[in-house]
Amino acid sequence: MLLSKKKARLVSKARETAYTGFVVLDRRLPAAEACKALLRKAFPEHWSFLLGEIALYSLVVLVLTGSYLTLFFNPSMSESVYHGVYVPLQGLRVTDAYSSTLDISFDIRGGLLIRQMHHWAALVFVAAIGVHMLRIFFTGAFRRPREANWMIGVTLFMLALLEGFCGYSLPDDLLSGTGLRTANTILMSIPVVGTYLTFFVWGGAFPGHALIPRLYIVHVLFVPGVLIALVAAHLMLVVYLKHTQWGAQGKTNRNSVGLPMVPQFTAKSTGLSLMVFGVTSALGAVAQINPIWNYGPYQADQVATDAQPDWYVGFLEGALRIMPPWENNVVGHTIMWNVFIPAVLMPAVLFLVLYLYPLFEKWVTGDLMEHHLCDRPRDRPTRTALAVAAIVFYAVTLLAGGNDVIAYSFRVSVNALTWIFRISVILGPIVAFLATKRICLAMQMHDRQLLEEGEETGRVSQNVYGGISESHRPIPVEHRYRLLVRDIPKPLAHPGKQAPRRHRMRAALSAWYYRDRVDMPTTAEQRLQITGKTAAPVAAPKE
Ligand code: HEM
Ligand code: HEM
Repeated sequence: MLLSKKKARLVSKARETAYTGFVVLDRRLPAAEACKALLRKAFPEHWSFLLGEIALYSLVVLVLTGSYLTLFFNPSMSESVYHGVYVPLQGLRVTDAYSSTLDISFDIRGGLLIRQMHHWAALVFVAAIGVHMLRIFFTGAFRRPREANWMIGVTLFMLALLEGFCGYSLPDDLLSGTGLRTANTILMSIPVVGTYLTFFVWGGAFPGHALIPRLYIVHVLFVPGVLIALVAAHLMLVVYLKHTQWGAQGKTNRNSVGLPMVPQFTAKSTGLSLMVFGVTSALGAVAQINPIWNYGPYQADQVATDAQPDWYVGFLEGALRIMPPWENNVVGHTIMWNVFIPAVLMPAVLFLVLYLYPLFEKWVTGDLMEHHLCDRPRDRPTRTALAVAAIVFYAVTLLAGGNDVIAYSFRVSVNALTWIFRISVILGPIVAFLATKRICLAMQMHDRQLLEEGEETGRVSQNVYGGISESHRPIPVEHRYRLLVRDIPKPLAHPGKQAPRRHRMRAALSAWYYRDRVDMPTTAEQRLQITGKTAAPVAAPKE
């Protein structure tokens, strides 16, 4: 279609203005550079890469709903008589924090929905982070060059737990107050400085009037600020270092293959964000969570039965419940090992191990290469088994945190349950480790069988003598490629008995990690097959 002269002049003027706008913007902000990097980026298609995005979108829901709550929540500890609409609590002396949360729930338009969305989004957020972290661990995406991003991730994980705990403590109800009482005891259990620390944090003796206003600042300002800044750094590193990818034809350690930003990735990711918004809104609308009016306001001399923290703090509660009652008296000071070990030492060691794991594995392997291809968990049996053992440890402590509820529901004695959990917390991870390692090796064996014999066709034939045999066909080329693309390091050679102990220990650990393996057949014919040039059945491997 031909444009009239006037229209053509207008279009060219608009283009000129847009161009000038871009130039002006680009002189002031690195907008073009950032857009270029994003537009050029290849985004992976596999579902496991969506977990980080679920965490990201639930954080957006948290910030939006949390901002709405700040308009009405009052973190003050001043007390007054409750005259609100919830009749059973009328006439009771409650703090402003508690009564404003009741008002949000019963009086403010949309308040209960937003409050429940906020709480559900918090649960989804921490769950998404946890599963995202497991994906990174199982596939070895923390290896060089992504170690720093892993460490930023561990910090994000810690901040998310802290943020959740602070938020949960704000409404000053009986449940959150019980949680704060536990936190007070945990801090107090730290030898020498514990008592001073609790006085500093609580601004005096427990429960005091200072903590909730302080937690409020931490919850709405300090932690979200650091969290958002670190998430930005985390994502910038993902763009800069590029995503890892699953080994497949055309995907190697040297390239990055995936969907372009526009339109595929944008469409997919927008869909996912709407789903996260939809699910948290639906949960907030129909699934009751944290009904603080049922618990009542916090009173230091009361405690609710079946008091449970949010799921992500449950493991600490469980560890506390199953710890034997050990304490010592050292020069007139009581050291509460029963609190210090499970609630201070254990989490500190756990997070230290998480921070340092990438460096530890690099040291054990002696591997300084960059890794951009995801490991299949079965190809790293020891690493996978360690993660499964950790998951079982976590699950047992989480269950132990609900020992009273389990005992009541199944009519078993709490003492018997405590012993069952004490034994399971030690035996469970060991059994899980051994079983997972065996399962991984069996899966490797199965892969090898697939390469050697092909897959079963399901056709069984009988020969003239009555013998029955089944037939196989070679597996597709892409599948064969996937099975053969793996780089499992060989264990380091033993440095000899005279070598320093550090070197001997490193070799022993390396053997523990990489000794058990099933090697895949690597004949020339195999290599030909993965290039797709022949469809002949796979030759038997040379032993
Ligand atoms: C607020 C929490 C977090 C958010 C919003 C977040 C978001 C993301 C996103 C969107 C990606 C790219 C897509 C993907 O690989 O899933 C990613 C990648 C990554 N994340 Fe996270 N993450 C968070 C926490 C963590 C944690 C707790 C860890 C580990 C301890 C971690 C480690 C990593 C690593 C190493 C990558 C690069 C993975 C690769 O290239 O394959 N992140 N993160
Ligand atoms: C990573 C992010 C966050 C997590 C995990 C989180 C978690 C929570 C939780 C579990 C509660 C208790 C809700 C309840 O009473 O049932 C809460 C309350 C609250 N949060 Fe957050 N939150 C986050 C971010 C934010 C942000 C960014 C803001 C504000 C800008 C905010 C403002 C509030 C307020 C005002 C309350 C008290 C009101 C109430 O309990 O109803 N939160 N938060």
